[in-house]
Amino acid sequence: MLTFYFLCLTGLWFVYDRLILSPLGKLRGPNLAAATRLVLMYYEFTGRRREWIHALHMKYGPVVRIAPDEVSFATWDAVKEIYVTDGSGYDKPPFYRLFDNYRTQCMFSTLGKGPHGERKKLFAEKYSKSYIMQPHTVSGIQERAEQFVEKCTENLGAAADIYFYAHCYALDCITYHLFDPYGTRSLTEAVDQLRVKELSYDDGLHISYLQHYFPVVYPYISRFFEPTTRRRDAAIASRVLDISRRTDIASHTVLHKLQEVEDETTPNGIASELLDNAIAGIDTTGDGLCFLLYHLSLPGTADVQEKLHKELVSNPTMPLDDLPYLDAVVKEGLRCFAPIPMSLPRKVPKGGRTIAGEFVPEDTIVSCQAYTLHRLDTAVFDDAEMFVPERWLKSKGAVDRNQLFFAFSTGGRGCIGKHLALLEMKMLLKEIYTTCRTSVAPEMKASMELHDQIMSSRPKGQKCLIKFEKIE
Ligand code: HEM
Repeated sequence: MLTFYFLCLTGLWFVYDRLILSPLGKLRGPNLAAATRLVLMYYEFTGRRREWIHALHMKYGPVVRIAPDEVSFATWDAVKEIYVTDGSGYDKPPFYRLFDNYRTQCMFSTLGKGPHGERKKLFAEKYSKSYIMQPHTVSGIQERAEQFVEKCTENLGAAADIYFYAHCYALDCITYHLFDPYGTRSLTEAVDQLRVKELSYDDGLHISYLQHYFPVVYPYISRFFEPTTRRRDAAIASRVLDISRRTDIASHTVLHKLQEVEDETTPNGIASELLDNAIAGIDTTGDGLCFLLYHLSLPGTADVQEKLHKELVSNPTMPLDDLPYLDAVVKEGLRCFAPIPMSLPRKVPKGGRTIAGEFVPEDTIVSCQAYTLHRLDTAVFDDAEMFVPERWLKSKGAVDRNQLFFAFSTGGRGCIGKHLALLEMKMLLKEIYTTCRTSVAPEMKASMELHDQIMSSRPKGQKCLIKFEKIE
């Protein structure tokens, strides 16, 4: 009986401490979530973290406590403080070690600012806008965009599964940039299509959270999971490792650059970086394109296709970045269907910080999520649920819109592949809508709802049937 009372008292003290004594006690949010992380874990394991956090922001406003030691923010002030302070914002928490490859850190999984900066400077130039816009990259991407259109129009009148082909395109583009001539050719060669099937249809949500929350038991339980639910990098890990050791690599590639600075990385460091970049570049661009092409193919968006077509045929030689409507369509696609719509967690530095006017103690996990930043403030994004490319063409409010646009994150740890991804997306839209019209196939029944993984989101049905028609 004494033990029972002791346990009750300890429990009550625990709750009192977290709800009342904690410096986070004054923040808004559900009391149960402030008392125990189990609430957040429930939403994580059921794939509803993003949705739940967004609902909390709608209810409580731009600052919400989502766990005893975790707070979500949704203002530009918070974005600036968390992700831009001192260049690259706060350090990443251990969550990111999930993204190590071959038990070796890559730039993405490096937690601290210093080591991250050292790593980034080894190869960042290969992703700069000026480098990406050089003819070898542009022509390589263009060739693959043409192959995509050929594939989707080879049986005119029949539907093409653009979920699959968009992932083939993204894989072929990123591996071309990483290690040409050993990149995949999945748009033209059946054997490489198997790679896409292995990579883009798995479901790694539960296994990733198990690994994160229960690292000690994880090695024992992971073997009981179906191969399709394990982390999919195993599928290409050995191929990337082999390629990373080759010496006959094209000079325009990231691998070539990494080999030049080989002494500054660990033995598996190069392969870990390549694998990370490959994985980072497939689903993000593939899912983003799939959502966007689907949306453009709905009957209600025919006017957008028409305007896009007109802009493209009137300016056939214009650089892609000088086409304002194309830019607006891609940006609106990334706003409505951000491929990484979920929280990007960071750890508050020593001494604590004031974020969006609230003091947050050191080691608290803080984050913003694109899904909410792209919707919450309706003074910035009116009709936030509507797909309206024209909003990006207005000068009024442009600064606020651009500040809250978080699809690629921001600051020194923002997406390194942003310029490549934008080139891929714009080039594909140009190739399609210069000569074709698209519509959702009548037999398309698969769900296009957002289906969250650990950070990214993809179409739930993993199938998207679209009909292509040539414009006479
Ligand atoms: C539409 C496509 C893409 C989107 C929406 C996207 C989005 C993002 C976001 C939101 C982050 C920040 C993640 C975080 O802080 O946790 C990020 C980081 C990163 N992305 Fe992308 N990405 C895209 C395409 C690519 C491509 C094609 C690559 C190819 C290399 C790539 C490589 C990376 C890398 C390496 C990082 C880590 C950067 C660092 O830690 O400094 N991404 N991306």
